[in-house]
Amino acid sequence: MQTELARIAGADFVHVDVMDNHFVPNLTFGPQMVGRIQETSPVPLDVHLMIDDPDRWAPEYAELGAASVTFHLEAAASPVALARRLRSIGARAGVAVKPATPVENLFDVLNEFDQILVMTVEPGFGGQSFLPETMPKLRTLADEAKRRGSSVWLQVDGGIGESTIAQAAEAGADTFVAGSAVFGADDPDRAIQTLRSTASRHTH
Ligand SMILES: O=C(CO)[C@@H](O)[C@H](O)COP(=O)(O)O
Repeated sequence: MQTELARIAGADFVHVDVMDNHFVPNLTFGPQMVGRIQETSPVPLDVHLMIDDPDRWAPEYAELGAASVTFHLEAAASPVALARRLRSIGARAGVAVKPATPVENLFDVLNEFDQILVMTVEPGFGGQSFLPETMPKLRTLADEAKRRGSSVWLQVDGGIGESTIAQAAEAGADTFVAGSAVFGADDPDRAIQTLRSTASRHTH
């Protein structure tokens, strides 16, 4: 684990995917493992919960010291109350939406969140192809955030690499999660730098 973390020491965050085999058809790990990563990682953790009942579990990840904890809008019973709880513990509060989930319901509560994750693949597995049909939704969200003077971060996750990061940045994303494009590279830190500079050239 330390070796893998050392390979991405230049990243802004380590994105940690928690999957429960209920909300998504895949299983990773839970709070105990995330606690170990938290103790070991020199880079702050950005925890993405792909789990049912985040209202019950998300605060535990914030208590572990994760910099941000993102839960799915589709899974949460009380998204605003949960975001407030995460913030009260000291984590950035994130909410994620699957590719087919509309974002309009978030417009009036944008300031309750520190980041909104627009999934650019169906959650569950790394290595899938980027879904360009999610870009109009991202653009709408970015326009609305700008109109309201919101400083919420707009994150994309899934199939992000050299050939897709520009369109996500152009549509308004400012935070990018890359798995295969980084860990599949010979030099992950260099891949991070290249992705970062491509994104910044297309950010407006
Ligand atoms: O959460 C997910 C998928 O569920 C993502 O974080 C992917 O794991 C990112 O991997 P690539 O699509 O970049 O390979």
